Amino acid sequence: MTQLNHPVTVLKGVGEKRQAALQTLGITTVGDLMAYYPFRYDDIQEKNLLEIQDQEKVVLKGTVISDAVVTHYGYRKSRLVFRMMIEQAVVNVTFFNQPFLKKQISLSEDIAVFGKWDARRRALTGMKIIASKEGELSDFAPIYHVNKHVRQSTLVDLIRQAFAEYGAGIEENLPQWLLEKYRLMPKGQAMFAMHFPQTNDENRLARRRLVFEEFFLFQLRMALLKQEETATAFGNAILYDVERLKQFTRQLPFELTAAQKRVINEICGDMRRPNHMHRLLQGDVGSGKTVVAAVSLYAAVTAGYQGALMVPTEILAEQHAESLQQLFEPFEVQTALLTSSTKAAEKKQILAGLENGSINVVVGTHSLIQSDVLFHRLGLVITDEQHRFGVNQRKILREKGDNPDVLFMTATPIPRTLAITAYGEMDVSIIDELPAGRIPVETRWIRPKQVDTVLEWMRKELRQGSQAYVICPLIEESEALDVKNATEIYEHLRAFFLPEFAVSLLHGKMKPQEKEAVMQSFKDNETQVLVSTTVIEVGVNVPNATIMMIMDADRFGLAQLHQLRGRVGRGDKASYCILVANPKGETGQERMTIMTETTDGFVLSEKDLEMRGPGDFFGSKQSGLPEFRVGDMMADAVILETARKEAFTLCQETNWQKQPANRLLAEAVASLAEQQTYLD
Ligand SMILES: Nc1ncnc2c1ncn2[C@@H]1O[C@H](COP(=O)(O)OP(=O)(O)OP(=O)(O)O)[C@@H](O)[C@H]1O
Repeated sequence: MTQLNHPVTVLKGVGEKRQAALQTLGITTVGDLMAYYPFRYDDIQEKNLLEIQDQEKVVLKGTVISDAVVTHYGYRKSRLVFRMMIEQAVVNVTFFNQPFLKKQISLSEDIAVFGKWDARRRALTGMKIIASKEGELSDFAPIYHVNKHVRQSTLVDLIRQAFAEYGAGIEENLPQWLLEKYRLMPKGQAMFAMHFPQTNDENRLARRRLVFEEFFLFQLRMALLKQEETATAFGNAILYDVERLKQFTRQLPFELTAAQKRVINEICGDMRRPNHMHRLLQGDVGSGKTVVAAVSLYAAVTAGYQGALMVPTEILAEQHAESLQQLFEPFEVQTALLTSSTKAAEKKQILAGLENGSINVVVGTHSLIQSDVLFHRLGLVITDEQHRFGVNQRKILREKGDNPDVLFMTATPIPRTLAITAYGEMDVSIIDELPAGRIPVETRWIRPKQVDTVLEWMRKELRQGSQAYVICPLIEESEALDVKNATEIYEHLRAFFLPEFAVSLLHGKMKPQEKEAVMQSFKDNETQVLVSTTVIEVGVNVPNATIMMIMDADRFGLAQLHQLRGRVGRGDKASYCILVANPKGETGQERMTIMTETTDGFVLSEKDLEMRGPGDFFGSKQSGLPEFRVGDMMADAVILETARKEAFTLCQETNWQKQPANRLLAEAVASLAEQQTYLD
């Protein structure tokens, strides 16, 4: 055990009570204390008193020139007064109701006080003593997150003590060549300078070093995971029939885009290799991922394997099953649909077919990962909308059959900084091109009072043979309210459009069969207007629908709005997206404006990330994003890229973990693996 692992009780002044107090901040060892970095610094550079505004909060630094005098008054009230000399000026300092500060104020010593400036009286109402001992008065005072159990000054004292006594025990865990290549500050020095920097620059360099280390270790872990995932020992070489595959793509109703061809080649390359595929396919809405999935599944079938496509909702499962069936029919591929509403007798047949191999491709929801689903020879698993599946569900699916290759598809373009962190262990393919002939969806932002005018316009469009979606927001707090809201809008639209056009309603509380029936009648153009909550957000494909109206659009995030908008503009007709919103806040207004300015999912994703931050980007706790201690994925994106590059290069070296220079590095990565169970 290194000394840094000693409990905090080895420090002077830490008994059981303080130990418990520190524990509330997550600090148990001396090392934890040293790595408990400040979240900001008070800049206490000298200021010209004449420049300070009245009532401005400042830190003043000077020499104590009078004893501190405490006077009590009223009920338990007190006033502590002393004078300090700043440059040539004398300033009165008063603290109210903090008589205990007296012992920190000694005649002739330097002191720095944070407080509110009274310009007329040239006096400071003190709020806090920042530093009072000699040697502590650098220009930056660290400010830590503390709570009612631990005080700033206690923490500073303990951290100083920890460094004084145990600082020498901090071992360098990055190899020398890396330190030299990127001029990184040695670890011990950097940790110290995070707390007590002398200059701004020193602090910047210290932080840079620690951010690099944090990202580098994380990416090494990713590189190792990737090696494990793709290890030859676990995979199948799916030797598909190139000729049959070519025939298949030739009969598609359209020419594949260059981007589709490229990603199909990447996927097929993975399948052919005996290594295990672990790939993420990103494509903007409507970029044609489904057909890429179809070609890949067909490839597996020509090699004598089965394929599975797993999606998050029944509506999507139905839709995909239907389009695959159409594509596969002339090629004698047996396709089945398995969801929780599949009838018992049919389910029995499907299960038998999967087990004896007579069914080649199965599409389904979570039902696919139930333990009674056995495969004859499962070679490829594709999951759609990957971040909606729990990590464990994906794992169960991967372990079905004989370690199938796995392809994850997502329609939310994930900005690179996030992708290399959240999915850092995967290969990534990107479809960055839409099929030719698509007319960009025209987006308008209107106020609620304009709705009726827009409905008049909508009626004219419907007369041309179009169909429309009207989306009501999900009211998270209350599903009942949600349905009520949707129902009201539905009634309003019915009153408006009947009898000329049929209006239907879809919401999350309906039974699967009901939803299916509503969807089907919309697809068949029996209903022209579909009022829905966000259940249709992902993947629904009804090319004849050209109008998307989103109520209270400011309640949605950019990525979600983009997904919804992606339900139209899927054919060759001009399409429209109407955002109905009256946003109060600036961000809401900004979101609406951006939506009207761009239809590029990658641009919107970057914006979304910028506006919401990495934590909320995926909008759920399943995001798999780690919490970094010092690093900030966005602000430190350049360091992140560099660290990733170096980590993946190092990982290519055989036995790098065994080299003496990398011993500590290997240990650090191993302990990281223990903490990051979310990756399992
Ligand atoms: N290369 C192509 N040329 C013309 N049309 C295409 C092409 N590829 C796909 N399509 C058509 O574009 C539409 C959208 O394709 P698909 O449903 O696969 O998109 P997607 O990427 O899954 O989008 P989303 O994530 O929005 O569901 C479909 O109607 C599909 O038939």
